[in-house]
Amino acid sequence: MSLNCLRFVSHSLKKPPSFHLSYLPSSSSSSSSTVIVAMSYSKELAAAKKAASLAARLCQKVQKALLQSDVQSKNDKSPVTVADYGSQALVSFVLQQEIPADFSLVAEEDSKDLRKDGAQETVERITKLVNDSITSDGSYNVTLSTEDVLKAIDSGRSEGGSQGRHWVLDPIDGTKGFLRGDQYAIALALLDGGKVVLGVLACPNLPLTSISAAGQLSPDNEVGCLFFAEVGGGTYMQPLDGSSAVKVQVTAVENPEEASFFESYEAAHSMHDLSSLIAQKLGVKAPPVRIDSQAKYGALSRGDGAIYLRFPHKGYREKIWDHAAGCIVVTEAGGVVTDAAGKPLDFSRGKYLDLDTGIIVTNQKLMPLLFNAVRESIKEKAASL
Ligand SMILES: Nc1ncnc2c1ncn2[C@@H]1O[C@H](COP(=O)(O)OS(=O)(=O)O)[C@@H](OP(=O)(O)O)[C@H]1O
Ligand SMILES: [Mg+2]
Ligand SMILES: [Mg+2]
Ligand SMILES: [Mg+2]
Repeated sequence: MSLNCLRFVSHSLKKPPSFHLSYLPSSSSSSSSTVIVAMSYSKELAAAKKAASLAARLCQKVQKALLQSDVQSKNDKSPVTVADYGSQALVSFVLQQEIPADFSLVAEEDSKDLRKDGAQETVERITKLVNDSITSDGSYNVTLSTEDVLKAIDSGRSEGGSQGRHWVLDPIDGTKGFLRGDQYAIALALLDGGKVVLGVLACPNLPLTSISAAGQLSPDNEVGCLFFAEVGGGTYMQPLDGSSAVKVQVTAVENPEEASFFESYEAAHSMHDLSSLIAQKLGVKAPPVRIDSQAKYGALSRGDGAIYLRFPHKGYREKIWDHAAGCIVVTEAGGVVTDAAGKPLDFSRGKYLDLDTGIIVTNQKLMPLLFNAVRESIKEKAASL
């Protein structure tokens, strides 16, 4: 194997950049030759952090108003919808401003319902939220029209895939948590050639210190975390208010008796009975920690818990925006993310993840034990049906 070329992409970062080495087939006539491309995604990462942080502020504002209002019932989805759409429009706008070339976004929401009769007032509310966010940031001297906002939302209609670069966005992950005033996340990742190369998770309600039972609460119970990871560069966490970042690592726990596990808050999203069977087989003593959204991946990346188990009910198809950012945040912190057959998640097949039964996440040491417990438990559960 010969090394034909080494290309470094320019960057601007205070922190030393990380480079991801990828082997590409050479275009030279020799079929055995290979090109090594050293990629840095620091410009894209900076744009993603900016977009997710601004969207987090927009969501915080809407959640605060929602919780203060005693008129809106908890089942009223409209404020959530406004925040989902606003977050998606804002992230799309910021990314297109910062990285205009070959823009492609795979995102959860679209403007179909907003273009129906009677939605004009909602669209105006979203537009005001987005413009207020742009104004308060101060870096872009523009005001978006309602049509600009609808177009920004619809720019998330890309199908993704294994070729080229695609942003992947969940503008609010954990909608139900958002409604309850609990955890939610703005989850943004970048795919390059079908692989996740960077991820950002803004978790506005996640405490800055550990949420594990043994963890110390920060003095003022401060909340608001921004996790970010670039392939080959590790995972970092910083407060959403912008103060400095620290490198994070998954837990080093090797004994399952000392491990704790995360799962969905909503039982409709994951089979809690299967998780408890797995935990029992492993010898896990602590009760499950149930929190909403990809905040689970963030918390796991800094060692708050050791395991994340997710087993959707039969027929549910996982979407890439529910896992792309979380996956790289955990793997760059030293963790392992696979499906229930032990295969890495494949983000290259469009909007959906094509996986076996569920998703399991833990550190390298615990994975073999966890994997065996998962296989046995799935078999046992099937036999009992
Ligand atoms: N039936 C079913 N099974 C599995 N997963 C589902 C299901 N329905 C929805 N979803 C997706 O779950 C996302 C929320 O993530 P979590 O399950 O981790 O959080 S929660 O505890 O439910 O709040 C949630 O993301 P958001 O829609 O962005 O909130 C959904 O994409
Ligand atoms: Mg989601
Ligand atoms: Mg969502
Ligand atoms: Mg949703």
